[in-house]
Amino acid sequence: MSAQILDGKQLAAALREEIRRDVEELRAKRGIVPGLAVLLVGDDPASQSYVRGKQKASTEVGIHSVVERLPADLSEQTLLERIDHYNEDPSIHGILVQLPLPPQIAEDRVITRISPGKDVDGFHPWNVGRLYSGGEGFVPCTPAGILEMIRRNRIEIAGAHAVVVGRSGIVGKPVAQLLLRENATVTICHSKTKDLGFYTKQADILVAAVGRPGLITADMIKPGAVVIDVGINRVDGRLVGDVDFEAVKERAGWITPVPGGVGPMTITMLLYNTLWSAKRMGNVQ
Ligand SMILES: NC(=O)C1=CN([C@@H]2O[C@H](COP(=O)(O)OP(=O)(O)OC[C@H]3O[C@@H](n4cnc5c(N)ncnc54)[C@H](OP(=O)(O)O)[C@@H]3O)[C@@H](O)[C@H]2O)C=CC1
Ligand SMILES: Nc1nc(=O)c2c([nH]1)NC[C@@H]1CN(c3ccc(C(=O)N[C@@H](CCC(=O)O)C(=O)O)cc3)C=[N+]21
Ligand SMILES: [Mg+2]
Repeated sequence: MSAQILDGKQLAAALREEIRRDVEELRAKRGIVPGLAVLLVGDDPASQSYVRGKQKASTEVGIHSVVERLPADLSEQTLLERIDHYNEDPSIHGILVQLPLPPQIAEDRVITRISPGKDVDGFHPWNVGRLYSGGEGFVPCTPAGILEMIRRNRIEIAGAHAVVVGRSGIVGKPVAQLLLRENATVTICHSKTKDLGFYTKQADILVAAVGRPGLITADMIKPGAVVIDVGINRVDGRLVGDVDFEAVKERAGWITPVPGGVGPMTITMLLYNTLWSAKRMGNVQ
């Protein structure tokens, strides 16, 4: 038996159509066009390519997007001033600073400078805190996209044992928190975990967010499990995840492909967060 494919590309297309209609309605009824500012520092080719993807997707749904490309050697102060500019610009409802940043710039000071009400990545400590305390705030795009993909395919989360491999602030920790909120029993693994397979073999839902091609092999999977592959790795010019897809799909119940799985959902949730921010304009800090 081969796993069912969790088709992120197809679901993303359907959701983007819903977002496009909502954007049009917001424009027609209230005269508001959602605006997104993306700040890209340096010329890393992968970051350039993600930013192009975000810009194209925004345009397709009618979101006005501004991409500001800044030199790799700019000072932290200059970047903070650009953030202040968009914080004060009423035509901008979402601000995203593409990560990673060059070494002379402190990521936490940059993220904290973004107005929490425009923090569509959900990385500001206020939004992080709201995710953990259960309040209303921006949910990080990749974790939100993963949950949406699970829900829309009617996969049961409550009572499932979810094992998350990776504990970054942008994927691992927030996805674990969202799964916990949906009543999964959650285990988080990381680079110091001893005997990773011991944990992954118990997973009804397995999320791999590491960045190591081939880390998750078929022998590490519980038969019938839902396998979510967040990893994006370039191997011999090809894009692959963290999961040995060909072997694991023969054992799993559901699996996300790379490309075409979590990636397109991440961008879709960015559009969703920007729309939501524009709808709430004036109602939130
Ligand atoms: N599809 C999408 O939309 C997105 C994809 N990505 C991709 O997802 C992957 C993860 O991204 P991100 O979370 O930012 O990465 P980070 O590098 O920030 O975090 C990687 C995590 O993996 C853990 N880890 C490293 N090696 C192992 C190992 N051998 N066994 C178990 N855990 C390990 C690390 O542990 P420790 O904490 O101990 O160091 C860390 O917690 C990358 O490939 C990235 O490109 C990221 C964002 C969005
Ligand atoms: N502030 C910030 N927010 C982010 O959300 C953020 C970031 N910085 N830095 C980098 C990571 C990575 N990330 C991806 C988004 C889309 C795809 C994506 O669309 N992937 C396509 C393939 C794209 C391709 O072909 O290269 C897919 O998986 O099908 C991948 C990865 C967002 N990130
Ligand atoms: Mg994201």
